[in-house]
Formats: sequence, C-alpha cells, structure tokens
Amino acid sequence: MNFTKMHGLGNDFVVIDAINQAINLTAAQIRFIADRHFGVGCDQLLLVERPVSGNADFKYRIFNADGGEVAQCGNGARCFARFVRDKKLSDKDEITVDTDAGQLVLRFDDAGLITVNMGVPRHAPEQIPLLMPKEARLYRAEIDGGIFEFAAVSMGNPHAVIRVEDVRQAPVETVGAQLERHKLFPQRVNVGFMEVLSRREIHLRVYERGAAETLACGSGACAAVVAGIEQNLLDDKVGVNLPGGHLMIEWAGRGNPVFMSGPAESVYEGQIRI
Ligand SMILES: N[C@@H](CCC[C@H](N)C(=O)O)C(=O)O
Repeated sequence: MNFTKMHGLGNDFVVIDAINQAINLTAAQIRFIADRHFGVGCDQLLLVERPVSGNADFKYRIFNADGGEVAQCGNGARCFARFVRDKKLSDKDEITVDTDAGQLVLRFDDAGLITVNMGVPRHAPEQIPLLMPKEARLYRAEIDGGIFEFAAVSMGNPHAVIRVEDVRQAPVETVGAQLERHKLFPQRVNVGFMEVLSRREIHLRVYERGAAETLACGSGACAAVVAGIEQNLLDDKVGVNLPGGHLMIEWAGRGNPVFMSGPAESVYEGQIRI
C-alpha cells in the first residue's frame, strides 16, 4: 500500500489514496500503521475516496490512532487538500469534500496556507453529545475529587474546553485522559486546555480522543475560539498558539461557520505491506 506521511503543525497523518488503490483496512491494521514503534506512526490515518454527493470533488475519512473512525479533523482537512493537489488528483484552488460531519470547502491562498470552512458549531448537549439536561456556557465535572468547569461544543466532533491560567502547567495527560472517557460524554470527547493571552490570542493544548495529546488540533482550535467568544473573552478573529505552531480562527457568532487557516506539509512517500 502506498501512503504519504504528512502533518499540520505536527499533528501527523498517514494519508492514503483510496481512489487508485483498493483499500479495506481493519481497525487492527490502522492501529498497526499508527503505531510509532512497530508501524509508521501517526495521530490519524486519512483515506481519500471518490465523492458520495454530486457537487463534491472527493470524500475523505478519518481514523484515530486507536482505530476508531471519526467525523472531523481540521489539520487533516488541510493535509487532504495538499495531498490531492500534490498527487494531481485536483488542480482546483477551491475543493469541496464530503466528510461524515458534512461537506467542507477548502481554499488555497497565495501564501500557500489553506483555509477551511469548518461548518457551523453546535452547542445543544444532544448534538455534542453531552449528557446534560440543558445547554449552558459552562458545565462541571468531578475528576479525582476536584471540580473542573468546561465549555462544550461540537465542530462535527465533540470538544470540551477548560480555561487555565498557564497552559504549560495544565493537567493535560491526567484530567484530559479522564474527561475524554467521562460518563458525561457517551461518545468520548476531545479536551482542550486554553490560556487566554488577549482578546485576539490564546495558547492551547489538546488531549485528543483516540490519540492522546497531539502537537495541534484544528477542530480543537475552532472549538476553543468558539467557547472563548461565547464567554466574551475573545474577539471574532483569534490567533491560536499550539505546541506545533500557529492557526488563525475566525467566527462571526451563532449560526455562522468557523474558518480555520494554517499550513499543511508532506514529509515523505512510503510503501507498507499490511
Ligand atoms: N487532529 C484533529 C482531530 C482528529 C479527530 C479527533 N481526535 C476526534 O476523535 O474527534 C484535528 O486537527 O481536528
């Protein structure tokens, strides 16, 4: 099987052309490919397929390192766009792609960055899904005897966002791992730890569902900015500093889509027997 190793701000991917290759991977094979010691190593595996709807150019599917299929991946969307351009599967500047979270539109800009329309965020608990009786700006969960306040938003995938004073000291591996599997989240959750620097800039670390802490999470950056705007902490255009680099996120408020801009890099081409 031919693949391309890619990353968006260090959130790394094995990207596979499933149009020109017959691909039918089991969850165990995906875990093997994603394994950093016995396989290639990646946070997510991306499959590029033919579109399912008439107005789309492609479909792309996302699998976490634990083998589970999920609906949304912001950094993966930008890498998908770079992949179809580099592989000459498309020469369009604007690409429409079917995903399990709906259609995304991706645009290349003159500086080589890619902007993704990430869709309209959803806040209702049943849309996240979050087992709470009604929507609130902040919810509370008990973890290890402590109470943690978090915002919850769906970007097509579930996110909890916890505000912290200093992101370097945030309990990402402990609280992140426990909130990911907390009973409040029946489909588990991605957990962001956000330090607000100003109304236009945040630091963010994300413990990802199915992949643990990553160097960047695009949908997590969108969710954090949405949560910060909802709490009137942030303006509508925010720079997000992640361990692996920088994203720009824009959101004009409820009912509007979120726009994410950032880079996407190819690292190498490979072949693996599975
Ligand atoms: N790294 C991604 C998100 C990948 C999926 C996520 N772990 C989930 O389970 O929903 C991003 O850049 O958005």
